[in-house]
Amino acid sequence: MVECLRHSIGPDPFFGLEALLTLYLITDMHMMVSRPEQWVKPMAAAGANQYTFHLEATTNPGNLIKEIRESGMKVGLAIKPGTTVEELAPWAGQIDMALVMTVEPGFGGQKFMEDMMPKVSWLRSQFPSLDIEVDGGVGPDSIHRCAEAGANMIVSGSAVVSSDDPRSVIALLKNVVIEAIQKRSLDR
Ligand SMILES: O=C(CO)[C@@H](O)[C@H](O)COP(=O)(O)O
Repeated sequence: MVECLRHSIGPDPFFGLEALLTLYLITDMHMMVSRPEQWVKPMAAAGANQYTFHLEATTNPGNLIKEIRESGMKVGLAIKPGTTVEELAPWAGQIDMALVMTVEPGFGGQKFMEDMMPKVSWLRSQFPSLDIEVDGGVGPDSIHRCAEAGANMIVSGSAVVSSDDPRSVIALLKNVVIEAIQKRSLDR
């Protein structure tokens, strides 16, 4: 996953992005930007596989979903902590991945917002096969809550890079999520 965050509106390209994307086979662009419409074609041309935009950043989510699909990418839809899951729900049947932010977009190292977990549980109960991602403050202390709530995709920054043993942190996060997925499928 590649994160793009811009604080100002302007025409500057994400310099060097194409070269970066060629290093990865699967790339999900998490576009924490205003006017996400303007980057759909450049990201598709650069080789992105999935384009994740913020519901708060567009006035026409339906049209943007269509544009992303027509550009040959999968669609991710993200919501900030202040946005309700009911606002995302009307689009959930048209997207590949819902991203529930568990910090305010901006920077790594923030505290995990556990009170976002009901959004994840609700989405999982309503959309059993939807990819659901959580992003922000996720690490060994919070991964169980995410996995139990129903997240099957995890973004973890500080917990991994600040560890003396990043490999084992990644393995732990992965195992907890896989076990929760297996448990859910047995319970069905
Ligand atoms: O994009 C964001 C916040 O803007 C998040 O992806 C965080 O950067 C993840 O880092 P940690 O919260 O895990 O440190």
